[in-house]
Amino acid sequence: MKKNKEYLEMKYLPVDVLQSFMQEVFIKLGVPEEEAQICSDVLIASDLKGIESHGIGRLKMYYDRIKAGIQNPVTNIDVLRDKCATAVWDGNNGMGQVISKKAMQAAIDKAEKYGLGAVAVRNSTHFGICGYYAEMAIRQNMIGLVFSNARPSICPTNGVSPILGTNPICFGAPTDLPYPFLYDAATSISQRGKVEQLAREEKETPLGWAIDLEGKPYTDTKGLLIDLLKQKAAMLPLGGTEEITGSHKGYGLATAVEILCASLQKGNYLNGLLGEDENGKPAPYRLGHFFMAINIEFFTDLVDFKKITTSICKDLQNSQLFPGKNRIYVAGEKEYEIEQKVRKQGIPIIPNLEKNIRIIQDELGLNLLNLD
Ligand SMILES: NC(=O)c1ccc[n+]([C@@H]2O[C@H](COP(=O)([O-])OP(=O)(O)OC[C@H]3O[C@@H](n4cnc5c(N)ncnc54)[C@H](O)[C@@H]3O)[C@@H](O)[C@H]2O)c1
Ligand SMILES: O=C(O)C[C@H](O)C(=O)O
Repeated sequence: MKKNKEYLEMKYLPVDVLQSFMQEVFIKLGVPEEEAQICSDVLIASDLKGIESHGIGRLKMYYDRIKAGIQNPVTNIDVLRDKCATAVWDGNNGMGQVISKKAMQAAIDKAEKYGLGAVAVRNSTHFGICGYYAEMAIRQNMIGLVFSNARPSICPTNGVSPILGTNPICFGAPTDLPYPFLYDAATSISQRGKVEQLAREEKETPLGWAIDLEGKPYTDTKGLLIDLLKQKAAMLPLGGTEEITGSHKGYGLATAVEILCASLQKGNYLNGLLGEDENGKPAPYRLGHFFMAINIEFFTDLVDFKKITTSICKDLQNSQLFPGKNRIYVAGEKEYEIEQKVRKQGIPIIPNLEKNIRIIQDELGLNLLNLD
């Protein structure tokens, strides 16, 4: 394989080494061993898919939140309601990944019995990528749906205040292809993790992702991260600022996610997810999630479902190309291909990420990663 300059200069760490490191970090922070494994598993799944915004790049965020006492390393779940196909859980500000893995498993178990299963969660913390949980359902030959609200970031159509989270939507379904159909994305044009990744790469934020409170485009990445925290800048909903480009559709989808993740579970919402108390001091984010599993075999034969879904994907992939483009993808396809590469090549560690890893290693007195 021809190696370009960037490839030669880039440090790569093996997947298993990085996963063990993250697990050790969580254990040192007080997360019980089995649960630390779940947390590191979710993070590494993101890096494997090439989603650099939500993998090892986010370890420092969890580290800081646990150290600040706004996220509990030990997860205690209260079941508030449980009726046939549905349940409502309180995550008591434990580890979002642990709460979410258990909640999705409960939704799958319910779907096994009733055809559909849904679990609404309140008082949770950031759970990483939605796709991890949807894939749990896919592995059981079910459709998986995952939604989460998030700290305020995006403005409504015709507004400038960052009041909605980047509220992701994930829909995953099994196919006969080597990968599932897995749509997993924010309801904003981009998301905060990607802005953080741009900051680590010392790059500008692309035009169209964010605005300031005067509605002007915001492209200075470091300034944007600070102003997002101060609520002086906003990420834009899918469709941007104007109705003509469909801004109201991204805004509507983000609001629907907010309703699924707050109204059903009497949870916090919008500016109630700022991660601050009334005196502006750091406080738990109290996020909400909604997990759903659909048992395909309650509707049709699995073989037929997969055949039709595969045919939908293939027809899309084989449809006529836009001039100058060379390939049409379906959701989930790129991540599958990236994962094959990352497993061989390792996970890229850019200098600003390395700095964060060194801080964590040094502060925890760990000597697991050799970064020299
Ligand atoms: N926990 C949270 O609060 C939170 C909030 C926002 C985002 N996220 C996570 O961040 C991750 C990335 O989100 P994002 O908004 O940056 O996603 P993105 O813009 O990178 O889009 C990713 C999705 O688009 C599909 N895709 C990419 N190119 C495609 C193409 N050409 N044709 C068809 N499909 C294509 C991918 O397969 C994937 O499903 C997701 O995993 C999401 O769950 C989490
Ligand atoms: O950062 C958040 O609070 C939500 C999400 O992970 C994002 O990157 O936008």
